[in-house]
Amino acid sequence: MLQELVSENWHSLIRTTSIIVAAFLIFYGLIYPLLFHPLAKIPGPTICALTGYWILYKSWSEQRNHYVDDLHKRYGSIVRVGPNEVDISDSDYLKEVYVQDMDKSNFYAQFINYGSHNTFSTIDKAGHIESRKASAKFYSKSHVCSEDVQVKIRGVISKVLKVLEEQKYKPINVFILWADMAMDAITLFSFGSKYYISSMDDPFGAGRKIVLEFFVQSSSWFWTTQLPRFYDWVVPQAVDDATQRCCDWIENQFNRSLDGVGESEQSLVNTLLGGKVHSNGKKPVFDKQRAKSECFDHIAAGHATTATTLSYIYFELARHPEVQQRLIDELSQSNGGKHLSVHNLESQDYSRIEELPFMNAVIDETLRVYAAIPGQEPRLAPNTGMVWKGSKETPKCLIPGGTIITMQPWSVHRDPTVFTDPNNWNPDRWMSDNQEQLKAMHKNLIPFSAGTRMCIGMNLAICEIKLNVSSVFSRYTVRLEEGFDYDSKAFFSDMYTSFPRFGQMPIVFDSIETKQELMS
Ligand code: HEM
Repeated sequence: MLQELVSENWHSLIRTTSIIVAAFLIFYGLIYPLLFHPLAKIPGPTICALTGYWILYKSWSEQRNHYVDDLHKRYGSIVRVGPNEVDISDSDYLKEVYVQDMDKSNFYAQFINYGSHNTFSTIDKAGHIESRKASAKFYSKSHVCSEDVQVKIRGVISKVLKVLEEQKYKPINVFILWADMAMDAITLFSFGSKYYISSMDDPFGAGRKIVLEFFVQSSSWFWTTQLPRFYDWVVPQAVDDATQRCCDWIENQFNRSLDGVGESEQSLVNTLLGGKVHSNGKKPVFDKQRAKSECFDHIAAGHATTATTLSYIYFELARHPEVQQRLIDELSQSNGGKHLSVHNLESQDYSRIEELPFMNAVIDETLRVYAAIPGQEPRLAPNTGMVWKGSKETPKCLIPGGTIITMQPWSVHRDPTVFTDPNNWNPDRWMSDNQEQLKAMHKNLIPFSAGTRMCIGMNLAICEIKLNVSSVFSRYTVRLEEGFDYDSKAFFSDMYTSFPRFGQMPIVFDSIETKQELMS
């Protein structure tokens, strides 16, 4: 009798508990996120509101940028991409999200090197400002344009011209060559001319090897940024080995460059460590470990991005001979009506070519369509929240503090209300006379991001790109390699930082002079 009573009560206890647990799960797992969460009014797929793993899956499977862009087409300029995450594609919000400097999300926290943080990985605003101040002048436009720096960059371009002179008529994998070039510039910048190892001295041997090591190292980006707790479980040993070799390569140059601290040549190491002691007696932000981490970060951030931009400039110009010819004509005009000889290895002069309108249109259009960082750039809504002012699809609402807000350049650069036929690479859109249209397009062009955390190396990157393009197209025409399947082997990857997916972009260079001789 007693046993029966206990058993009956036991069953009813289990039944009641199960009902409460199921009701709890249904409410917090389904009803709350879909109907009562403060982000419930923001449109998006149901699965995104229910779990953060869906957008993580899209990221991991290299589809996120396209997927989020498709969501904008369906749901409008704000979409809920996770239970606590929204993406905005409306340049009116750039000021609030990036310029007014919202905190970065934890996405960036693992970009530490040698166990030490750097400017990029610093999450808190105050720490970031202190860190960035140390090298901001070093990367300023006036310093990049100074003769001391220009001599260095022109020297790197001369090395490029030498390689092209030796290799012409054979397909060259320009992704590697431009990565070598940008690596040369940024290591020269970081360590100084006496202490850096030149990747351009052996571009397809040692240069290629180190570029590929960085390529492998960065392949762990998803686990580093989005699921760091699984990193040790899933990232293969080969990636750790490559990372170690990148660290050693930089450490070697860094240690040698310490001898140059206090010398007159300005290098990044010299700037970070040779600076004056603060007048208020405050300890400088950079000790040797942190300076080494900073160098690693600038070198990693500064070479593949520049190489990607240049690779797609060459790809598009090779695909569009008529556009290429207009660029060549503009350059020839700026050279007094002449093309240059391939045996002349002198770089163009930056002050002469910096403002060439058609070349700038080609570069801007490539930065728009192939932004080397097209991905999320996540920030956190401040404690007071952020007001969504309302749009056709989504009423005014408060996005609560702590929500992850992303504004992927991939979509901002493809806003159809600003760019007609947005997926089409068309430099002519930047040659328009319509000033209002141009203003709107420039407002929507954010390949280097915006605000205090925007790219610190922008002036250097733009200078390298313009000197490269102007120097090469004053001497060469380019074409695609016959028979190479660019669609499947050189397509633009879908990641936070993107590049030709398999590291290949073969381009053939022909001398303009020889072509003209053959024609006459
Ligand atoms: C075409 C070439 C480049 C592109 C498209 C590019 C793009 C960007 C973007 C979009 C960001 C912001 C990322 C975010 O907030 O998630 C960034 C940050 C950064 N970039 Fe670049 N970059 C380029 C070249 C370089 C170069 C040459 C350097 C060398 C110094 C560099 C160093 C950095 C650093 C240190 C940051 C972090 C700045 C901070 O947090 O204050 N980048 N870059």
